Amino acid sequence: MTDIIRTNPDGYQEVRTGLGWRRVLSPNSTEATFSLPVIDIGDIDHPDRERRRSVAREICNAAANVGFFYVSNHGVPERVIKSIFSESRRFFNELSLEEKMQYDTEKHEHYYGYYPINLDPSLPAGAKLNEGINYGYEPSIDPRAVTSENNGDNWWPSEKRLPGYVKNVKEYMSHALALSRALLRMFALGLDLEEGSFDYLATKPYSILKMAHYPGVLSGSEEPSSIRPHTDYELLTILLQDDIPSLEVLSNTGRWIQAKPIPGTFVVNIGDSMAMLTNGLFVSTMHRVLNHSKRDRYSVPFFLGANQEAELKALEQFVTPDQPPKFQPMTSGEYVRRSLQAVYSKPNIEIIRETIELQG
Ligand SMILES: O=C(O)CCC(=O)C(=O)O
Ligand SMILES: [Fe+2]
Repeated sequence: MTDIIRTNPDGYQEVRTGLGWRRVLSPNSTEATFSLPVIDIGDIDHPDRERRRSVAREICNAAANVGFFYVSNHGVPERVIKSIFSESRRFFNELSLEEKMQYDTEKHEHYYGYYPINLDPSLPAGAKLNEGINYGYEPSIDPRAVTSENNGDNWWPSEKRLPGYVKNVKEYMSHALALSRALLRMFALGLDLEEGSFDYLATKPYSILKMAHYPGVLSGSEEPSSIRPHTDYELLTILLQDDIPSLEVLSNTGRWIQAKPIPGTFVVNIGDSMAMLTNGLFVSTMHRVLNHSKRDRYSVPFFLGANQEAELKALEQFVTPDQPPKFQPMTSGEYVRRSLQAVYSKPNIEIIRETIELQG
């Protein structure tokens, strides 16, 4: 992994973001971040536009300053949340490794499916010290579907093997999709754009629901289960975590801060695609997981990727003479798939970063 903090030629410290670097703030700066904001989004669908706008402003401030925030009062039923955790436990604990490997992500064009724990540090993106299962967008979970086609097929376990599993996982996906679309509307509103102006990005989203398992003890290793420092590639991520504090976020002061579990909330973070569209106004912030607890940890991120054909190009209102385009435009399909390939399969992530950051 290359550095995540560097000193630039003028002597300033900078932290890496998904695409490029930002100046490290002094701890005395008014914008220095020591904890992640918690935003009550109870008014996200309020009939009064001003009430919605006030939520939207908070969200956009957090997206631009921190890139990470919690949302409370999100409306996803507790039952659905309990159920996704219990399905995740069932998948990882009731299926044998051999059964899980039938769904090997490396055999899937879009890296949907299962990836095992892999202690080999010579892997492209380093050792994988957690296991997970990815499911892509399906019109069957989307009441607003505009197509009957998947982005790629999901490899579901049979009803006989895990009764009720498919229905429950799809129910969670459906809620995560609706909430993430609502957040896109908040981004638009908070940026003083027409509220529906980002809707076109997610009509057939290139999304992934991942259920991840970070074992308390890794057999054959002394290390804690983990995920290496990275940014997410999509527009935004809605993360459900259990009660084990493990997630850490690289703050704008250059320190790792803990995103402690707060019951009844999701953690939301900005991904590279949103940073590209806003020409870096919204920050795609580095984060990592280190599970030192010795207990098994489960988390469920939902990554909202823009439609595959959507162009990730800085929108004109974010490009000015002072702020020329920072990134090489490309389609969401191309950017996300290339990024996933670097994680799940062959090349090296640095190749992607070097091709996409325009030389200043
Ligand atoms: O498990 C978590 O808390 C975060 C996982 C994550 O960052 C990812 O899968 O991209
Ligand atoms: Fe992530």
